[in-house]
Amino acid sequence: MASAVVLECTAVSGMMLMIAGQQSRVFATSSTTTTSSKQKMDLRCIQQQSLLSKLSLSNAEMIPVVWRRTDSRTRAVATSASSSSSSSPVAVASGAPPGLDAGIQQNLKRAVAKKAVELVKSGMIVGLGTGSTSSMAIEELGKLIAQNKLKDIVGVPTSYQSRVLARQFGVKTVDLNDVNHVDIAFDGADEVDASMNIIKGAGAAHTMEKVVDSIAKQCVILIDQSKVVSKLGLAFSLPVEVLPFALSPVLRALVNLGGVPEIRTALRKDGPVITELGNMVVDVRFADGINNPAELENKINMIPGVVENGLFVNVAHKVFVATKDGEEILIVELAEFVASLKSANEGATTA
Ligand SMILES: O=C(CO)[C@H](O)[C@H](O)COP(=O)(O)O
Repeated sequence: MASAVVLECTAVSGMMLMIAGQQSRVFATSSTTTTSSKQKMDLRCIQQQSLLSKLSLSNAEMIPVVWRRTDSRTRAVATSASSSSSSSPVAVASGAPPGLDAGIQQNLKRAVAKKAVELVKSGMIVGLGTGSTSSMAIEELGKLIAQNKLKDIVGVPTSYQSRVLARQFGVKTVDLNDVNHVDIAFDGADEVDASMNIIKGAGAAHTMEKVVDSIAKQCVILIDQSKVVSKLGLAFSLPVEVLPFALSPVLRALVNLGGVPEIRTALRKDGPVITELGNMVVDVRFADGINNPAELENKINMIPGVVENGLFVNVAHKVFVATKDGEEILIVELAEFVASLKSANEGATTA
């Protein structure tokens, strides 16, 4: 068998840019520990794209590609736990991850991916999200096809990664422009609040994901319990895809909206991440989190030069949460997860 191609990113570099007439640091330096850990993500660098471009799609199944991701959630979730209001039941969920080691998180992701593909029926057109959880769902879909449990499935990838994985696992793919609808889409998420508002884009694929997820008759978001937060944006910056040509004015406009923008830098290459659509990604921090996700989503998208931002409001029809109950892994819908936390919280308060 051909040896695996390991895709890994490691370093960030510094750069100054003019915002609002002042020289401001918008590229993180490698000494900024919060940024460097946040930016250890898979599929985030140009080198990855050039590596991948060497893979012929038709040969993809011959070359097992290891999509290595250092999970950016560990730091974010720990921060979320400490900054969340103790009166919120969901904040308790955010507090769980310190006990959620990487192995357990992988098991949760696998379990939710398996559950999700049970919703697929033969003949469906399936939106294929991006990220580690979506990758597992693509693999599980491939298994059902290989076992003849599903027939005539067509996948619509939301990134190069999901296209390559679909090929690798035997899921036929088409372009979005080749179909007139999508029956069901599976996707991961970086943060989800109790009202199914979502932040996506840690993989810089949120623009294509939003198109596919939004038109799907059923959009199913797959998360482990660490992704549920009381308020969006406290721990995770909001990704915004920006036309390189319009970078400076967009940065100024984001500052005017109260954000602290930071250009996402590539790892193992100096300079910015360039998306599959040829744009840059700006991660915007909001010190007090995001108060009104719907309003902010629209305001950011109204800035000329913004291609799309990672807020997904009214997109998901279902959110499946994988949670650990003792040794058992349970998959529950978001409302049930939040309700059980609420009652656990109330129980703890009255005891
Ligand atoms: O939005 C995304 C990519 O742009 C991913 O869906 C999101 O980052 C979740 O990824 P994972 O399932 O690996 O935690």
